[in-house]
Amino acid sequence: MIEKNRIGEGRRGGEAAGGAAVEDLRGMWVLLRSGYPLRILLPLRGPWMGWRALPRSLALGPPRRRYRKEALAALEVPVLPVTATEIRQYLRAHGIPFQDGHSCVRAPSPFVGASKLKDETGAATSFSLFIDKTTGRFLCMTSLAEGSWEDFQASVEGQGDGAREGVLLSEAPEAEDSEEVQRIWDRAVPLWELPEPEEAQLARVMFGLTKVTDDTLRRFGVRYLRPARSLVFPWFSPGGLALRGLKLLGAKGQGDRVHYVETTIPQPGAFHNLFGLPLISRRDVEVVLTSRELDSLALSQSTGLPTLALPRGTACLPPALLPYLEQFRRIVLWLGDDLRSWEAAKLFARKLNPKRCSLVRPGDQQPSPLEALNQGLNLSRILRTALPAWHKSIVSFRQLREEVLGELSNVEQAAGVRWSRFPDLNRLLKGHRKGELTVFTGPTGSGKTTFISEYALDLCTQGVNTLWGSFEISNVRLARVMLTQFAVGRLEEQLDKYDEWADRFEDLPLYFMTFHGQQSIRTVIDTMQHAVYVYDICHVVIDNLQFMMGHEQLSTDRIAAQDYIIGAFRKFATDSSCHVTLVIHPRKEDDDKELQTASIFGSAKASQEADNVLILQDRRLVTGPGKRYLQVSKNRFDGDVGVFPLEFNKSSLTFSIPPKSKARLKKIKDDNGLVAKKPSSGKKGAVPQISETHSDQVPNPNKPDLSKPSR
Ligand SMILES: Nc1ncnc2c1ncn2[C@@H]1O[C@H](COP(=O)(O)OP(=O)(O)OP(=O)(O)O)[C@@H](O)[C@H]1O
Repeated sequence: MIEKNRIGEGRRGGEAAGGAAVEDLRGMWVLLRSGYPLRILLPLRGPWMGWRALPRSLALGPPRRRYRKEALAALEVPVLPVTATEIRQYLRAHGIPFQDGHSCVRAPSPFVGASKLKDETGAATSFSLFIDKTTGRFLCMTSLAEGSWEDFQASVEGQGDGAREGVLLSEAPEAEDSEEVQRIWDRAVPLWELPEPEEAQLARVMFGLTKVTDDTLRRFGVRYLRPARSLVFPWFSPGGLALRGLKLLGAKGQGDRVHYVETTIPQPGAFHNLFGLPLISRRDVEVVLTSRELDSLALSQSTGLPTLALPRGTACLPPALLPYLEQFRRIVLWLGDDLRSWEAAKLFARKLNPKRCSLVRPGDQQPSPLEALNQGLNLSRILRTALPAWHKSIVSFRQLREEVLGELSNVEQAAGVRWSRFPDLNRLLKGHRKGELTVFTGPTGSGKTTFISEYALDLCTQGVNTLWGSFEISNVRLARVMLTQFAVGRLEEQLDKYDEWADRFEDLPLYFMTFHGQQSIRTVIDTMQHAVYVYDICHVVIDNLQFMMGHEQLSTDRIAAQDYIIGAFRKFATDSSCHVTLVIHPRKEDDDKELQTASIFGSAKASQEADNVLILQDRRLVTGPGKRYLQVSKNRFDGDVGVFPLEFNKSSLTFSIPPKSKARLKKIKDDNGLVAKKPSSGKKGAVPQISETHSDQVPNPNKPDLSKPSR
């Protein structure tokens, strides 16, 4: 298990690109409208909402933190991401030569001085500008200038000083980070230089490095920091000259398991980096991507192939790294030994262009590279079994059989991420899976938003990258509800704890669309697609569908409009391998009637297309204030449906069952809308086809585990 610590903040600053409709928590409070194509946002510490944008001239002082943030063209009119065709057309129209690459378009960089352009290696230097085909974001590999598509256009058209802006913002990490990086690097020593041989041996055992040679460690520049008992992995700038960042990997023994803790300096968003870059030659056309530095060491040693480790493992592949991978005609992804790694590999292959990617499937005989080395397996042979990521629309069972076996032998993981606050949901739905569509409904004002906020937060704290589309309530209000649920208590009464919770909250992989009110489904889906590409989003929450209805041309026929929208979300979920949770209002029902699947507004399309249907019930069954029931009335994964009580806690705004209450889960055999009138007893009023199981598992209002050290 790897826990990630992050030194510093501002992790995602600067990652946003053309999809101006997505923001992370920092961007939520601040929108700087200056004439500059790139902006610096400074958070000013203070009470909630106390973040302000500073004029650029003032922003260059010595702030505690500095963020880069994309220009938001307008808060509610998002800029649509540029397409590859538009990029090509633009370059042609301006007489700029270009080469079409795998995920980027390469062109001569306007950010390199003419003298540099003429020098040495011709095309490699002169075509040093990489423009991401999906976002339009550019990176000049020679000057390290970077920016958005609009910045590039501005510099081509001679408006503003796009080049300098870019250079300024892509400069090396802040001074304090650089000093820290250098200080740690200087104190760290190669393992073989440790004074006590026992200490070196212990470190090798803890990190599983007994079979990794000193020569391998030397080539990759791995050191050991004695006071922190951590390995230190360096990140060098392209060209391998300057030390730009470090990852520290600590190991603690826990029984017979080892618990790893990662710390990165600077924070991962400030400098996108690949471990192993200096060892890559310009002529290399094949590379193996791993999710851990240790795996890259093992691979390089036993196969001699070029290998790179992703900075944030299977969590994401930031598009900013794509230019560094453009030179490879073949990329093998060997990310780990579990289903999550497999899912991540498939997702990353889409970004890299699946036609050049092959994936190593996790399995008994195919563990992670380091484990394979330690088990004496032949890593080259495993690499030869890698499956092409690309296949046509028609597949035979032969191509699927390994995938089916993978699911059968990893039943737990195939069931998805389990909720930590809602054990009864796990018992019914088994987990939260990618590529599914969940439809959620409940009476007006029953607490749908409040519940779905906690349900999504729970998953997000477990590393499910989440995008919220809250069209009804503002992002600030939603974030306030979420933060209260995260802290499991009212922060109004403990403002001194605010910063501590907000810091931890900021570290969640959580993003918000900036839409409010009616939106067109096309714009929303474009934004979702963009977020999947840029932030590797795995869960999108849409609250609620009615906000896309008014916008459609089809609005004369509301039912047809809704069906169309549901179809679009269904397709997105499947195509993007992303879970979509869609809140839909119910049709008007009699007040004393239970809601059923058929109560969802519109035709039967919503429940037909959905993999899961959840209903927040607050009629009849109400036995006390705040009490609600959650009914799972459709579950395509394994058919288990049922109902369980939710106890609302007004101060923490949580629905997770309080520790003392005995949760009762009722499984229902079929979906005819019948639920028990008195779930507490199984005595009078219970419906015969309900079988009752008692849960003695006490839910855990989880303390989020994405801990972060204070600086
Ligand atoms: N079980 C509950 N008991 C009492 N109050 C609740 C309960 N659940 C939520 N609330 C409160 O009710 C208010 C409305 O909740 P929420 O916005 O989540 O409802 P909703 O179903 O999403 O509403 P709408 O139908 O307008 O979309 C909030 O102030 C919330 O804190």
